[in-house]
Amino acid sequence: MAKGLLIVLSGPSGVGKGTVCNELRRRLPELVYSVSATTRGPRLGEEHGVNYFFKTREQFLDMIEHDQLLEHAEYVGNYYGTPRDFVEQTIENGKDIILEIEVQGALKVKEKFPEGIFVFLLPPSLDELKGRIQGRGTENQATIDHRMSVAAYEIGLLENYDYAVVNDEIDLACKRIESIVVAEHCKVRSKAKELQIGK
Ligand SMILES: Nc1nc2c(ncn2[C@@H]2O[C@H](COP(=O)(O)OP(=O)(O)O)[C@@H](O)[C@H]2O)c(=O)[nH]1
Ligand SMILES: Nc1ncnc2c1ncn2[C@@H]1O[C@H](COP(=O)(O)OP(=O)(O)O)[C@@H](O)[C@H]1O
Repeated sequence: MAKGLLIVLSGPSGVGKGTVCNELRRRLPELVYSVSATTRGPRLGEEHGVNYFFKTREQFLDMIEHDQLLEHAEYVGNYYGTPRDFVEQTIENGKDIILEIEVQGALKVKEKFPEGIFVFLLPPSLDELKGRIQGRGTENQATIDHRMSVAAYEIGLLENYDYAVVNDEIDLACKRIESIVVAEHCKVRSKAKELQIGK
């Protein structure tokens, strides 16, 4: 059986990663989502095991020690990491999986899975980005400022990604990502494995 695609989606805070992923869940029901572990506290409406596995710092460090994370990174004072087994099993089972993770983690995944598809979600402008984080109303001003300063660094790493998708309108951004998934499945490399032809 051909392996599934590993898709990494990154982008600055407030660009719309969560919103786009929710919409993609509806449009691409076959696509599997990796649920990350984090030491960040839950926001209103976020559920353990659905949005994140919410962990204490000790529990998180224990996961690192037992090699349970494919990658992890510190972002604006909290740890975030991708549970390894779920990702590896999903790909082995021939299903596509999407990891919504920040840039340092994405670069580590690229070292381990160079065949992964790396997609960066861009805002139409930095002003619009700031407006979206503020509009979401989940962070205080100091955290917003911190996240905006990280955004410039993150966008500077764009050239490590395969695709840049502007999230001007949710519908268009989702269509672009859907097109990427379709195109990647049509690559000769993938097709040959799927059909068990060629080398
Ligand atoms: N490296 C890494 N980053 C993650 C992981 N899960 C989430 N992130 C990223 O951590 C950052 C902060 O996430 P979050 O606190 O939910 O804030 P939001 O992106 O503003 O909604 C975002 O860039 C996420 O993509 C993970 O497992 N590993
Ligand atoms: N294309 C878009 N146009 C306008 N607002 C958007 C768009 N995409 C997302 N948003 C809004 O921007 C805010 C941040 O989106 P969110 O998905 O939480 O971002 P992220 O997960 O990247 O931090 C939310 O209030 C969301 O409704």
